[in-house]
Amino acid sequence: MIELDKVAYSYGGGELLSEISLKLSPGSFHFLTGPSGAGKTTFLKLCYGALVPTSGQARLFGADVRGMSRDDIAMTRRRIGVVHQDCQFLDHLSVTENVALPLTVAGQDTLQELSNLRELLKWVGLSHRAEALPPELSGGERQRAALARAVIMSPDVILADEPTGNIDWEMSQRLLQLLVELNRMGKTIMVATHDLNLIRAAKNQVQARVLRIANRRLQLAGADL
Ligand SMILES: Nc1ncnc2c1ncn2[C@@H]1O[C@H](COP(=O)(O)OP(=O)(O)OP(=O)(O)O)[C@@H](O)[C@H]1O
Repeated sequence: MIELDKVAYSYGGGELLSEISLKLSPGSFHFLTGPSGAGKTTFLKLCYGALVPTSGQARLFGADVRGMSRDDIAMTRRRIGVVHQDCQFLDHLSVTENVALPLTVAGQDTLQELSNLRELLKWVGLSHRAEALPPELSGGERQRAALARAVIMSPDVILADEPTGNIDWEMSQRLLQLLVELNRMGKTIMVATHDLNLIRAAKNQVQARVLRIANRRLQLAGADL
């Protein structure tokens, strides 16, 4: 699905990430942790083709990112749903319109898809906020809308960047539950988070591997979490 082989990345200064190798197998659940600035967001961007490795190889569904055209990347991105750290909504569009945006862009906003959209908003508990504008949402509502938008195209993989940042524990648990449900449906999940309590809470619900970025490298975190 997503395969990184000895990947390094630099924004122009020294290397931020080095010797990163990882194979995300279908249906797996990973957490990604590490100090602020360690490169978690950068790592996720390498996983969805928003960045090309400085060296090494990133393969998305078998294709080397380096050889992919913009169109290839766009097609591949339909199979990878991303929950961005800052949600990235268009503030003048309603929740429904924001969540439907990937469908609209792909020209798939058919009646069937729009009825699926209503089901999706219900699933994330946002039916009553369907017509709200993003600035009117609470932190937890924003994150759930961002998750809905990430899954609207039925991706195989969901990459979530700090999906529980700035929300209370109860709502973090709700979000975790949604991610676990998606994993039970067969989706491959990776969640970047600082929140070790969230990782501990997940242990009772899902078999997850915990990865940590430290000193530019990707490591498997120990059982001490
Ligand atoms: N576009 C960019 N150009 C230059 N430097 C960047 C760029 N994006 C990120 N960086 C730098 O790369 C480093 C890693 O950033 P990144 O956002 O990947 O870390 P992170 O682990 O996700 O951090 P956080 O936990 O605080 O979100 C930081 O020092 C950041 O300033």
